[in-house]
Order: sequence, then structure tokens, then C-alpha cells
Amino acid sequence: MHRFSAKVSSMKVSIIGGGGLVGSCAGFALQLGKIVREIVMIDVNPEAADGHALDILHGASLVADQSIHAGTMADCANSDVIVVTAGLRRKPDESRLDLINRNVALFRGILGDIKKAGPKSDAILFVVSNPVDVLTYLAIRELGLPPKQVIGLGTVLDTTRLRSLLAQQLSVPPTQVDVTIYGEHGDSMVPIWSLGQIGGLPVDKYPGVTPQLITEIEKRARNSGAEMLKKKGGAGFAVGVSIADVIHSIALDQRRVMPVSSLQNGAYGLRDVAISVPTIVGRKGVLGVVEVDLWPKEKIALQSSGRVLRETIEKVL
Ligand SMILES: NC(=O)c1ccc[n+]([C@@H]2O[C@H](COP(=O)([O-])OP(=O)(O)OC[C@H]3O[C@@H](n4cnc5c(N)ncnc54)[C@H](O)[C@@H]3O)[C@@H](O)[C@H]2O)c1
Repeated sequence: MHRFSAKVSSMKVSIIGGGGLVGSCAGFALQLGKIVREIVMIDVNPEAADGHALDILHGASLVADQSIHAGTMADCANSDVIVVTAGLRRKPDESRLDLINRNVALFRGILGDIKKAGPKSDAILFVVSNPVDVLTYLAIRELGLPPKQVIGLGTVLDTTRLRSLLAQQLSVPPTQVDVTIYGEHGDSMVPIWSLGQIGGLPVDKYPGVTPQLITEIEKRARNSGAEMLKKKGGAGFAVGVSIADVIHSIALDQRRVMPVSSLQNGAYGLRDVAISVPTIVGRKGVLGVVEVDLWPKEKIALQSSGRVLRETIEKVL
């Protein structure tokens, strides 16, 4: 435990885009997590970054002893984790991949600024901006950090949406639902029902689970991003806790298996693409991926998801 607390107390997290909805929710979730030492909010709109940083700081006396403040790109130089949530939001009915042309130039500029600041050799770049898998691949190509230190949020948010909605439908505790989505953070995402469990029991045999329910929940999870855009202008709280969950696995070197996006080298037949597969996440970033047997239709869907991303990469990068 002592070993961990030394690491925890030194963890500095900078959030580029901290003045926006996703970045501010991530900052708040990191405060409530009480694990990282320093939270820095950075934004081209400094007022917004300072406003969110101050709002979070105002609650510090009730939560934890952390340093919370607005900053500049220079803060990237000594940050342990650099989170990028800066970006343009999806318009209603716009697919995440359609966003790419608007977001690549913006993201390239941010990568240039991070390079200029000179990140630590063991820094982790954590990409959240959409289309997250494509931008993660771009960062791996262009930032100059080892690929293992570049992680995308991938299907972490999609997974918690699926689990939480299924739990609500079945009246079971959400933390006991263990079904994970892999593949693209986008239309071709692949829920892996073959490995799903509720309270350690096979999900397809759990009382109340029917093929119709599975189809319905899958559809709701897939449409959640669009639903959030329509109802409240974009996802905030759930993506915030998703970001914090990954950062905590890094900060505590927990080596948890998570559906984050990272560069693939052949597992599940995926290569030269950043996409979500079962990935071990620790202080050094991606420590490995775990390959297990899936239903053939799931493996085929995962490979086709990889092809969707590869085609986009070839078109736009
Ligand atoms: N990966 C996921 O699961 C996931 C989920 C939700 C949203 N997102 C993505 O996160 C991104 C942000 O969404 P949001 O709702 O917070 O949008 P937002 O408009 O509320 O916030 C974006 C922020 O980025 C800032 N910004 C723009 N250019 C910048 C730059 N060059 N440097 C620093 N800051 C800059 C803006 O000023 C703004 O404050 C979008 O790309 C969105 O699609 C990803």
C-alpha cells in the first residue's frame, strides 16, 4: 500500500479541453476519486478552464487534498497523464467518423503544442476526443511517445452504458454486470455477449435475459451518444467517470483489463489500427492485450470494425 501512495501523491493529470463538458466532468470525477495529486484544466478558452477549475477547487475541503487549478500547455511538460478532450462536438445525426475531417487539424495542432512543451519520457497520452480510435492512431504516429504510452478511451464509455442499462432493466446491481464492448467507439462496436456474466453467472442464462432484451439493450447502448447529444448537448458525467476509471488504473498501476483503444499488432486478427480489445492498463500504459476465444460471429464483427477504422485512416491521415 505504501508503494502505491508514493506514486499516487506524485500523479499530475492535465486535461486539454478542461473548459468543455467532457473535460470538466473528467476533472470532477478525478476529484471525487481522490487518487491523483494534481488536476490541471487547460483550454483555448482560459476563462472556461479557470471557471471549472475554481468550481472544483471550491469543493476541495469536503473531498480530498489535491492541487486543482487552470494551466497552460506548458503544464504538459511535467504531467504524468495528458488527457485530450478538446474537440468539436458531433452534430445531431452526424456519425463519429464524419467528425474526423473537422477534428484532425485541431488535434494535430494540439499534438504539436504537446511536443513543443516536451512531455516526460514516461508520460501517458490519453485521447478522448472523437473519433477517438482514429485520433489515437494519429497520436501514436505523430507524437513520438512509445505506442504503449498512447491510449484512447475506446469503448470504455459504451461498456458502462451497456452494463448500467442492462442492470436497470433486470433490477440487478450495475457493478455485478460484466459484459464488455470492444471494437470501434462508433457504429461498428461489438458487444461480447459470449463472455458476459451477471454476478459470475452466464449472462444468457440469467433469469430475465432474453434474445429480445439483448437486442434492445445493445441498440440503446449504441444510440446513447446520439441520445445525449439530443437531450443535453453531449455526454458528460458518464464519460467523466470512464476517464477517471482508466486514469486510476494507470495511477495505481492496477493492471486491470479494460476496453481501451491502443495500437494492435495481430491479436484478434487486428493490425496497424488503434481499436479496443481486452487491454491491461498500468503505470506504463498498455502492458499487453489478452486474446481469448470469442464466438466466430463476434470475431468477424471485430475484424470488420477494424477494417472500418483502417479505411478511414487510409482516407484521412
Ligand atoms: N471517447 C468518448 O467516449 C467520448 C465521449 C463523449 C465525447 N467525446 C468527445 O470529446 C470531445 C469534447 O466534447 P465536449 O462535449 O466536451 O465538447 P465541448 O465543446 O464542451 O468542449 C471542448 C473544449 O475543447 C476546447 N478546445 C478546442 N480547441 C482547443 C485547443 N486547440 N486547445 C485546448 N482546448 C481546445 C474548447 O474551447 C472547449 O472548451 C468531442 O470530440 C467529443 O466527440 C468523446
